[in-house]
Amino acid sequence: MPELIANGPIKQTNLSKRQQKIAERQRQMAKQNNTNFRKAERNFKSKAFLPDMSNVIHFSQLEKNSETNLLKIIPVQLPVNLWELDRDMFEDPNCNLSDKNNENTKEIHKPFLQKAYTLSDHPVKKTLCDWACFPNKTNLDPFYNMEIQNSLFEQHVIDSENQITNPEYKAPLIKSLFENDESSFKESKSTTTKKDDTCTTDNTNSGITDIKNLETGENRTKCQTNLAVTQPKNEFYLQSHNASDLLDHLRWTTIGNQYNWTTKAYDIDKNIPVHDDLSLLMKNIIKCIYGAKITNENGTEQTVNAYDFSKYVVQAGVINYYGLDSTLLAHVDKSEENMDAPLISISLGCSCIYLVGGDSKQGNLTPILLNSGDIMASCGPSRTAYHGVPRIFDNSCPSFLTDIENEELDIQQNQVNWKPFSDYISKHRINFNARQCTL
Ligand SMILES: O=C(O)CCC(=O)C(=O)O
Ligand SMILES: [Fe+2]
Repeated sequence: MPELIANGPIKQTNLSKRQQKIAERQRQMAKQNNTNFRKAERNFKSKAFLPDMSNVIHFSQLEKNSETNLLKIIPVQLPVNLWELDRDMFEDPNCNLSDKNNENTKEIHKPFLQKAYTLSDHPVKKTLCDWACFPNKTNLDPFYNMEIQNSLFEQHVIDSENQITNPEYKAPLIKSLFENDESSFKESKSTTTKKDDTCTTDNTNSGITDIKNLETGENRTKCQTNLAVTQPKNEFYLQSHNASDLLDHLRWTTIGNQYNWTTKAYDIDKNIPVHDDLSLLMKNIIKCIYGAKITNENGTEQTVNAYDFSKYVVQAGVINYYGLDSTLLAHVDKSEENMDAPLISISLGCSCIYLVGGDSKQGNLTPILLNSGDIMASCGPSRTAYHGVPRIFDNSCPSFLTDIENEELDIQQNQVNWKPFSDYISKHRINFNARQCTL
């Protein structure tokens, strides 16, 4: 057998054209599997051993960083404080807040999205309900008739509540487009043998997450030629299921201008209005980072983001739903005509490792621990950098999101039963991001 990681093209004249093609493909795959990015992904993904966390950047707890890491962290001066722009959403980290019963005070250390009093408009709820309804597309659309009135999560809650009050209740089924269509499964079975595991975003759900992951970059191109991406590759998708079962397979929802993962472009005729509250939240963040500065070692100031907030509009976005085994492989978000507007991305629920590199998968990488409430603004070179999410950590969701002791209180004060949200978010990470597409 030829050495597959060899650099030069494989010259084996005794191989047929087809064999040569296969060998070349294997060589490319081996090369791709050997990039710095892949090595780091393997390190963080592994559950067989504890990943090496020594070079992980901890923004929330600076004391957890090594000396070397601390040198990499440069404070950015923001012209405006977020909590001054949106007091409903953000808490001033310097102020002590009363707890729910007003008996004692507790300090809220992190400024973002932690206002447990307003669960009814908490982003966890918005990303699972309000912003995630039809006609916004999800990864399940190629397989199911998703024209349902509620979001999948809302339907799951309705069904669960009905099942408690009425044991006879039968949750409605969401129709599989491939039901009784054995032929498509057989066909797709043959294509899965070609499946390249570099395409998989989720070890537990082969089939659907590939599409999302094929967003940009080499993996996507390679997979598109090898896989029938809209064919179900798993018998599960041949059957209709209720919302609770499908929820386990929900990986993303696109918002605003709908992104077409096959053409790698936005479908210009599928513009769904972006919710005002989402736009306002993102606009405030853009406002707050306009004119953000760092101070260089020699004392000079340097502006790190000069994108004029008055030009900013949220035109598209993705809500990603990660289970504890989900991963998102290295990619670059480069389908937007406007690459100058910062890409804003907000994390909720379980923590993750976010890997960010440069303009190739071989460059230096920075692993960052992202926690619930963290906001990432990708501007300048980081806007076009490779990035991915190789690991979600169990037991890492902040307790205020999962604490259901005050369930009764939640229902009274917020007209929302937080228990289903708490069950979901304790085992998932949600990331939602916003993009300006046009100049
Ligand atoms: O989950 C994240 O933090 C990143 C998501 C992402 O890169 C994307 O949706 O393009
Ligand atoms: Fe991305």
